[in-house]
Amino acid sequence: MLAKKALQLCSWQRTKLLRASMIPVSTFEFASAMSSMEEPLGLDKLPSMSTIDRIQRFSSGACRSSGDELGMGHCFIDGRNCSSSNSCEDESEYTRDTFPWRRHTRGLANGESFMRRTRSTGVSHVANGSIRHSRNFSDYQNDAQSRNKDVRGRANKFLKDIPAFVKIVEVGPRDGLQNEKTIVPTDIKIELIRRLVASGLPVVEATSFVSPKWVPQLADARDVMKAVHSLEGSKLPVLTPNLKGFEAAVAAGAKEVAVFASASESFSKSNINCSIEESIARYRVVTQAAKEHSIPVRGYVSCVVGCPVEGPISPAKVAFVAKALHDMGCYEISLGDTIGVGTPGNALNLPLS
Ligand SMILES: CC(C)(COP(=O)([O-])OP(=O)([O-])OC[C@H]1O[C@@H](n2cnc3c(N)ncnc32)[C@H](O)[C@@H]1OP(=O)([O-])[O-])[C@@H](O)C(=O)NCCC(=O)NCCSC(=O)C[C@@](C)(O)CC(=O)[O-]
Repeated sequence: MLAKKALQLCSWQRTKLLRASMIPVSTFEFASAMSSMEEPLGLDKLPSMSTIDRIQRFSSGACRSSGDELGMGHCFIDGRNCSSSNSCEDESEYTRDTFPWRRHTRGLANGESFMRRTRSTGVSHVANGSIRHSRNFSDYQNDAQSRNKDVRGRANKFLKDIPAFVKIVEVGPRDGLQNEKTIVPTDIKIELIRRLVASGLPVVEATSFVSPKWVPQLADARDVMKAVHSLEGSKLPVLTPNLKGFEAAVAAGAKEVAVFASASESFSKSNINCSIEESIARYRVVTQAAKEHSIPVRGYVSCVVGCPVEGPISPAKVAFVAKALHDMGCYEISLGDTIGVGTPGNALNLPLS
């Protein structure tokens, strides 16, 4: 049953096209699943909207929130209704035509009205993907315009301090493959890592030294690491959930590790079978051992905006966990919008806290 739970959680990780990071804790990087009304950050610089559509079809990260303010509970992806666990089911009632706003992002970013009415259903679509039944059009417009103005005001203030660079941490061989129904053969994983390194990525997270009962997809962590640890050009950190994992990682040649906590109590229990406090105590042991081996440790905080079980997560909880990880010696904290509900609007409070 635990294994089932873990696998369920793994599927949440697919939502993570988007991630916020503090590097180090004082600097904030953020790229998130923006609602179209909140996309001031150069959408025009993306390759093309058709490319994005293609990516979204294969990732539950494409799920856009609907319903409540944070978008917890339900989201929609290309005609499929996704539950809070982000498992998407076919839902023929919703078709591609139902969500025309997705294809109008550019225009909307240029100040076009973001209200749209579908021909097929007669419901209005707010640009962030919420679906509400029609009421007075100008009411919506006024509400939305003042909300939009407020978000833009806060975003502009924040953008003045935006960092001059973005660090990419490629997590495909670990986060991507941990979800695969069919276990990818070890030599294919090794080749994937080789190619990612050859592509010039500065950091490629190679695998996880987690329990094979929880994540059988990565049961070959030792063999993978042994094969790639001496590749040059990229850092190759691995996830270590406890001292056992850390020791196995070091024995296999890992030169950097990552610990992963959560800002949501429920997520922590489901993902690593312990409370937030227990995980922090566990990671203290790992970071202490890492210090003794002069091994750098990254720290992850999951669910920094929302949790599928608990709903919205307060920035204070995120700050508490991030500070604990930083204090124990993590040189970098990654703030993960694990289920893909972040927008500039709801993420702005994170750097403040
Ligand atoms: C943390 C545990 C191990 C606790 O799992 P547990 O069952 O509570 O552990 P335990 O200490 O009771 O031990 C149970 C068994 O597991 C073994 N064991 C114990 N530790 C290890 C280890 N390191 N490597 C190999 N085996 C291990 C241990 O030896 C024992 O074996 P047995 O005696 O039954 O044969 C488990 O819950 C686990 O492995 N969880 C990891 C789940 C996971 O990988 N989830 C996805 C990670 S991605 C993520 O969290 C988010 C992130 C990072 O991507 C950021 C974001 O997107 O938000």
